[in-house]
Amino acid sequence: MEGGDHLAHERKKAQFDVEAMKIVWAGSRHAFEVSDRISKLVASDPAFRKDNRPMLSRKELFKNTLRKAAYAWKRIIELRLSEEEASKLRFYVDEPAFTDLHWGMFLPAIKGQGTEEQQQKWLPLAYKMQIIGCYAQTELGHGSNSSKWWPGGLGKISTHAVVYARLITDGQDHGVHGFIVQLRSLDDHSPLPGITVGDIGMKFGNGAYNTMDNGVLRFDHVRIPRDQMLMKVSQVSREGKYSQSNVPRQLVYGTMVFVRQTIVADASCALSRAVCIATRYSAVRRQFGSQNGGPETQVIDYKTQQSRLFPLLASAYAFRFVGEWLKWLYTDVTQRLQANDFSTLPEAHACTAGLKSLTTAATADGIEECRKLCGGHGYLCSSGLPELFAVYVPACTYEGDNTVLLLQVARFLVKTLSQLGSGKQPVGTTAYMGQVEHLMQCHCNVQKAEDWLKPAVILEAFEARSARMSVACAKNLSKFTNPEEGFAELSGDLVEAAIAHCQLIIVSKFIEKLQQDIPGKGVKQQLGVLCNIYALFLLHKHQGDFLSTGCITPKQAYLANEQLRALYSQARPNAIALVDAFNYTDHYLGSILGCYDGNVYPKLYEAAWKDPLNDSVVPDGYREYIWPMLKQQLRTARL
Ligand SMILES: CCCCCCC/C=C/C(=O)SCCNC(=O)CCNC(=O)[C@H](O)C(C)(C)COP(=O)(O)OP(=O)(O)OC[C@H]1O[C@@H](n2cnc3c(N)ncnc32)[C@H](O)[C@@H]1OP(=O)(O)O
Ligand SMILES: Cc1cc2nc3c(=O)[nH]c(=O)nc-3n(C[C@H](O)[C@H](O)[C@H](O)COP(=O)(O)OP(=O)(O)OC[C@H]3O[C@@H](n4cnc5c(N)ncnc54)[C@H](O)[C@@H]3O)c2cc1C
Repeated sequence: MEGGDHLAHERKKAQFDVEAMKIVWAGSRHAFEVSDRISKLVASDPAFRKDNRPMLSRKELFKNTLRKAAYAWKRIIELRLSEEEASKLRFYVDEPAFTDLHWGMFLPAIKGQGTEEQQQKWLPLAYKMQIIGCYAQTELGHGSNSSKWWPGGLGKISTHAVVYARLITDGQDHGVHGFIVQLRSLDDHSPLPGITVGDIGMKFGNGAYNTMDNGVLRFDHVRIPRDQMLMKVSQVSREGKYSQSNVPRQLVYGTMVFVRQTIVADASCALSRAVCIATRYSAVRRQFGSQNGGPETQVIDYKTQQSRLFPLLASAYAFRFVGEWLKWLYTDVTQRLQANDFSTLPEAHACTAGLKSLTTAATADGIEECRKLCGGHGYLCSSGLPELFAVYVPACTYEGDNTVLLLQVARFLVKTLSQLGSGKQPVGTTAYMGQVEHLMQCHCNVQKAEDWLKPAVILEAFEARSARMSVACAKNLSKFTNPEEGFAELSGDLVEAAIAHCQLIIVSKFIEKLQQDIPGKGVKQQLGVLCNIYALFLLHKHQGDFLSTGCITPKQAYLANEQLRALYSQARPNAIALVDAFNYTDHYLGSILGCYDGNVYPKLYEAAWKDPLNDSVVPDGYREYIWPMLKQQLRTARL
């Protein structure tokens, strides 16, 4: 069958209002309308074609990215797009570029750490793209004294950078501070005197993140004007005197809190994209199981396929909602900081660090699982999955290696527990620690599988597991005379406690979402199914934690798994509609396997013939290498 909607029969099975779910996924009707309009604008413009990326050499690829970035900027100006629309346009262009760092880190760093005066000077230039900036923190070696290495946009394009370096005045080291540094001439783009700058070389995967010019930077006697030190947190006077505002020093790292929050939102996008591809293809693909000459089984009907795919579908929704909440938390902490209330900064840091770590790790693994769920075809570039994985996987490393970030969360948890003794009541995401005595001895009240559908039961099990793991770490730490030595020795356990805490946050935010008014026929019910799948899948996967801490019994673990299987059956008829609700265009998905109409095989066949290798019947190199070999064999055979 050619043409038509090959997934129409699947779409008819949906038990909820897909259009209403699209609004829930987007966050609001307004967000949906902007996203829908801009994604279609990008998809319909041939200038934003991206299917040829894996075939291009690095230089062609990079030049193509510059062309797209300049064209995108031209369209933003011509169409007078708002900041929100412009950012959506860059998102749907779907190509890592220097602009990500300019808008995503350079500007936020100046906004967050610059004084009013500095903001007035630099922000208008940056907003109009009269200067292009990057964010230069990481070094080749360690310390803040070798070469900057990795900053995106630095290698070939940025004219300026926010550079993090040690501030030394009168021989005294005041630690790491941010400085705005001009790197290249605004006339001919050549590096300014004393500056060595270039690209650090090819990265993982063809195409993929190689559209980005991650760079190296060295300074040799470069003078940075005093007023280019970002001075909101601390200042140096004309006389060289160092002083600090009445704000915590940690604000120097504020840009990371902001960016980690956006990375969590991005995780739901990347995972939902992979899940959309794998779900649609799983409904199209048939293998074995034919009875009486009937059609073979759709692979999505295999229970093993469901138990691998549906937790990822549920995770995509879970990450969406926790990302929404994290955005709220960030806005809240920003408003408090403006009012000189710094009390929630440690929690915002722990939440952004921990959730960044958890969601990026699950998304990177999830994309690879989706590739495997698509069998052999998943390995083709035209499935969209290899490139998505290669682009996505560094998210586990950038903005803080995931393990290092979990250790930051663990420190926060241990500190929270240690403050309980002095009567300080934990709030926000650690409020449950206030009931630590109850959580240490409570018994899970599940007697039959359906009991696992009660939100209070799920929450208590996750809270008890998290509290018990943190308390066990704190008890073990107290046995060490040197706390840092103890922290290093127990770091493996501490990371696991941090994971348990972050999983609790995601589960509890999903449950909170369900307590809101959610319009649309059957929408809330479907989200309830996904929420339960997410929680019970985690419980099943980490049942070792739940059992060893005595939070649940082996029988209750068994019942959780029984309930999980029932939930998969409930999700099955809605699977295609649940991925349709992401509202992704075929352009954004960039996948033959995931195309909306499910017409996979003719498209795969057609795409194969477009490969440059098929330009000629006899390949280049045949005459040179293969023909002589064949001739040689012929001669040997005759002998
Ligand atoms: C839209 C954009 C697209 C994205 C594209 C990707 C671009 C990628 C960009 C990058 O990768 S930029 C480089 C990012 N680098 C990192 O994330 C490094 C990870 N390391 C850290 O975060 C470290 O914490 C640090 C910031 C380097 C500091 O290390 P140090 O050893 O000096 O101090 P710590 O002991 O870790 O912390 C001291 C104190 O400060 C608190 N804290 C740490 N970070 C933050 C923060 N971001 N916000 C608030 N508070 C923070 C920490 O909890 C400690 O508190 P106390 O225990 O003393 O109370
Ligand atoms: C694609 C990409 C883009 C990037 N963009 C930028 C950018 O724009 N600007 C910028 O400044 N940087 C950028 N970075 C750099 C990035 O922020 C760092 O790579 C990241 O913070 C990790 O630091 P590292 O590379 O030094 O790893 P390391 O810290 O050397 O980590 C190596 C290993 O050691 C472990 N480890 C390290 N410290 C500890 C510890 N204390 N305890 C236990 N284990 C530890 C880690 O878990 C990891 O397994 C980018 C990186 C990538 C890959």
